Amino acid sequence: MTAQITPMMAQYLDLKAANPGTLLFYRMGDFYEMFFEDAIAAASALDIALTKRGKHDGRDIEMCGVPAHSAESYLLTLIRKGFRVAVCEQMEDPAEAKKRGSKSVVKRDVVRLVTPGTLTEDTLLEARRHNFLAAWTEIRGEGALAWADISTGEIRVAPCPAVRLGPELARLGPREVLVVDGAGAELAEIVEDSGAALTPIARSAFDSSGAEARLKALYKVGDLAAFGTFGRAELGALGAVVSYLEITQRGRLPLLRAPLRESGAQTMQIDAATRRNLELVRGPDGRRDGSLLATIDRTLTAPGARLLERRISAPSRTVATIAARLDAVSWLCEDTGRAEKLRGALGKVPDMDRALSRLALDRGGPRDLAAIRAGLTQGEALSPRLEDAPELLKEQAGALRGHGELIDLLDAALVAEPPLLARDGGMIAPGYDADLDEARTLRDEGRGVIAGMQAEYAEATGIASLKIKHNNVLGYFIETTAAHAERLRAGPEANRFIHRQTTASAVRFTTTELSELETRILNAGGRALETEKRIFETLRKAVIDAAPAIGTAARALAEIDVAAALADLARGENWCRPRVDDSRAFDIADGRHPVVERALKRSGESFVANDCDLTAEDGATIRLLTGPNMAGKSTWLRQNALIALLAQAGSYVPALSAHIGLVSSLFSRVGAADDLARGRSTFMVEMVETAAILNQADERALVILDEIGRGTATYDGLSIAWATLEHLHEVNGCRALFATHYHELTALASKLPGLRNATVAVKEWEGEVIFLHEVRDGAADRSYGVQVGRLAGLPASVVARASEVLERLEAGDREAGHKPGAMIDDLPLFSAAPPRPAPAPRPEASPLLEKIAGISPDNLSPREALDLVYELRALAGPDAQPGLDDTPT
Ligand SMILES: Nc1ncnc2c1ncn2[C@@H]1O[C@H](COP(=O)(O)OP(=O)(O)OP(=O)(O)O)[C@@H](O)[C@H]1O
Repeated sequence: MTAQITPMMAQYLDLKAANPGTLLFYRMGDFYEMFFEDAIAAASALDIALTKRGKHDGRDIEMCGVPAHSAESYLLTLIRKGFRVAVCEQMEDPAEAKKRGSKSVVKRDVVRLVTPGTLTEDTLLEARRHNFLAAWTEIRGEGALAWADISTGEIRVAPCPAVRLGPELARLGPREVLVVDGAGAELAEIVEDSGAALTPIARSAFDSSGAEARLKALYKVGDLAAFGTFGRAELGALGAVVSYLEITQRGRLPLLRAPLRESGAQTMQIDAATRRNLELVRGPDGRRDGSLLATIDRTLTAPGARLLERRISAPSRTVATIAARLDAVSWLCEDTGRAEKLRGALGKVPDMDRALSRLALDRGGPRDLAAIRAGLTQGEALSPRLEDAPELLKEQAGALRGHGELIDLLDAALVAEPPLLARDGGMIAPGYDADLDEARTLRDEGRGVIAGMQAEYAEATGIASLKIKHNNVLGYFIETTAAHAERLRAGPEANRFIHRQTTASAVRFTTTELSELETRILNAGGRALETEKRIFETLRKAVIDAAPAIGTAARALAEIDVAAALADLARGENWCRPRVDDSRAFDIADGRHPVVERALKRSGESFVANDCDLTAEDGATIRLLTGPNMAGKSTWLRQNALIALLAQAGSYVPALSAHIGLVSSLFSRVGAADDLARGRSTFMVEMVETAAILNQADERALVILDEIGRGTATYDGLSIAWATLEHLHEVNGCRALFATHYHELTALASKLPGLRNATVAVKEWEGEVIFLHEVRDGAADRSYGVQVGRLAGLPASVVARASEVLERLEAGDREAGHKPGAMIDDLPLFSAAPPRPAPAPRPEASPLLEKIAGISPDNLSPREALDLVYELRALAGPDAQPGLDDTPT
């Protein structure tokens, strides 16, 4: 027999059906409960107990719950694990429901969908990072990407053809991306590769005419022209963001600023692989630590940190903008006192953007108002310090003035340290509202009067232990022990005391006086709280009305914070102001890699600074870098890319001097062996990425290629590296740095006028290699792979043998017409190796022998010989410990 569905379960199922694809947090009293599959999934994701509650359709109903007061931390875990949560609240007091009959269910409704891209709570957000929700669409072959951070109100849109989607997502790092329901797997893969959650939504949400109407209604304008001209796809993408916010926030829209249209032409183009490779905002393990951003970030405010991340992610391509930013940093560098004072004030500036957004969504509390007050106050205070600052800072100072009225209002109305929630009152300052003061006095005096009344009753009755107490059932009552109770019942005061209750240890009474006083106190308390809430609401409205000006002030403070932080960094680390212009210069003297330098400093070592000159009037300039393993080739390549990027982001750079002609796009690739395998062949990835560079880099691009071609057989790799280099030189005509172990390539320098060889110097001393980390003109003659192998602890026998093989190979290379077979004959197996203590395997069964028999020495370059050494080492087995082989016999 089918069990009957309870009215509550029917309500639950309705709500569940109306919010597909979400986990339903169903409010029951002090808990959010989950049922059925939701309960099973949530219990396992949150590691909480799964229980049962009755039956439905003959099966147990699984259930789990989380306390409402600590729901945020559970929400965070669920969102991080990829869930979307529908938060369902009780929409009336349970007492109301009871009035409709004992069986009636409390009204409930979903008030909000919590998704990765729509978070606003401080506990759910990373303070120093944006939390973007993005939407991408293509209408009639025209693609566009829109993105918004509802925690700060920012919303932007940019044209974005499908091929640019990956790079754009890599730049912005959104948490959630909206696409048309049913969009192909390819799109899903691009989004998932970026680490964002993919949310397909109905095609109608992207409809451009619907979007236009939605945006006009949102901004209350008759025409969107005031914000710029948007293409159909751009409107569609913006509309989808707004429509999704309407759905998730249940009609309560966040405070969105006017949409800004970005065009790729204003910023340096950097694709996803380059960002990863240069570790711009994420370190090697995907976290912020170890990244360029983490190394240089000295901002003092969360909005400043977010702005710095945006700058590093999208350096400018406009000389004037860069110069203005650098002027600001220079001005702050010139006078330490001035910068320190500014930073002193900035340290007290809270996150006004996020406070404002919470207030607008009605999720804000008194502390958010206090944050606005503190931010605006600090802003007003520091603005006079910027009077003779360069233009950019002066502009910001302007945005910080004129908030006096709102500051005064908040100052007068709010206590110094308001509580978190408006619910319990206590946030409005005494003296601000006469009504509130009166109600408070009555409420507080009432308590005093109760104390007086207790004293009076104690004296009148002669019962010193008599108490006036309070509980939720009886309200105020007079309590005495059973022994004394008779005196109240029968004594001279008997008419005054009315018996209410007898408990095991006490007897409780009331008096007419006491109940009247109680009513007065209760009313006054309630009235005070109501008044406080009303005032809070007025203050909230006043803040919302001033939102555009507050937003501008918040941005101004972020801008000042970034400039002051970069100045602090420049002074502290001894960086220089770069010269950035429209030329094709690229001349860096004594450049350093900021992240490697910091790491070396920690272990007490110093970084060797190196020059890099890629200046050319026209055509390509390429430096081909050869040098030993571990010499510092990759470091040098990357430091030059980072210096260009920092300069165009408006920062000083780690160098003695730097002159950089604008870089329009930056590409950086590493040969496959260093890259993470992501389901595809690493060599394939390397080739796809190299193809992208060769197809895209123009004469303003800066290209960094590190050991391209090494992921395949030597001659294939060498040929690809060779052809790539020629293409960069002849077709792309860009500035490029190219590191390789294929020494054969250095010969190209005599053929290609724009190509120059460089090498990282090492010293050899008693057979050991010493790394000098100095980049010099010229080509390396060898890779010192064998020596590096020795440093790494290869068994002495393998090192000796590898040296021998290498020597023969090099000699073989020099002898034209050399036959591989002859060389194997010349090289008796391991003749140089000391006898091994363990019995040697029988020659015919030895994998080592087989391996060596398969070698074609003529086809081996020094690099491949090194690889071979590694293979031989692996074949030698794990027991070939250096200690054993080192034992002289
Ligand atoms: N300019 C420098 N000054 C001091 N130390 C340096 C410098 N450059 C590199 N190093 C040190 O040398 C190490 C190796 O550098 P890097 O990875 O750049 O070498 P590489 O030549 O690219 O090596 P491989 O060819 O094996 O990939 C770095 O981790 C760093 O500790």
